[in-house]
Amino acid sequence: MEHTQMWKAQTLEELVQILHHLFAGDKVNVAEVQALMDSYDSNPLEWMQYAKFDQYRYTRNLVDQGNGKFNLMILCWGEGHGSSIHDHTDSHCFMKVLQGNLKETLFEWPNKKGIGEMMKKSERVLRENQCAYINDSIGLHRVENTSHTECAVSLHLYSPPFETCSTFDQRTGHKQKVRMTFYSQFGERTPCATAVLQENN
Ligand SMILES: N[C@@H](CS(=O)O)C(=O)O
Ligand SMILES: [Fe+2]
Repeated sequence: MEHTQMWKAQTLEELVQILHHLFAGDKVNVAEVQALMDSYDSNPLEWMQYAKFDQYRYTRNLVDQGNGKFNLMILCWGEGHGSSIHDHTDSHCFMKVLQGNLKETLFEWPNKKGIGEMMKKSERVLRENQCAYINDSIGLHRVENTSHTECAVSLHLYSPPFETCSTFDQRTGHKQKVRMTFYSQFGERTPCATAVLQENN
């Protein structure tokens, strides 16, 4: 059995430092990373420099490139914003709510031919400071800020990092490959030339 040490991250900066340590080797201890991300008490003063919202859809804002081992990013969800049903390109995905609530709906992978309504497995509401985990063997998901009055902010870690994923049409199960880019990187808005090409899911 893997030894799981209990870490407590006092600040976002400390969280990033400990993450670098945990991802230094080749193996990822999922329980350990999840517990660490859980342990950080969200402090808006520490992450507001990365929290950039768009009027029309959720944004992805790069915080740290984890020495090539992971990408850590802050996602900003305006009222009613949500993602399509998508996979995570064979990576680990940790997702911690920093502000507000997010609804996560899990789906089964569509059958091979990808025809017909997709099967919903479960749904839950992730609350402030909660950290969830998903990978492709668990299934697909969609994340939504269902509030019409409050925005939401979440912290996502993907390891290894990836730039494309597949999205799925709920009614038909049809799959589409999409490129994902960053609305901002290290607190700076991504220049418009690349931002035009931006497609998150
Ligand atoms: N995996 C999605 C966000 S979420 O809906 O989990 C992304 O990286 O854009
Ligand atoms: Fe996701």
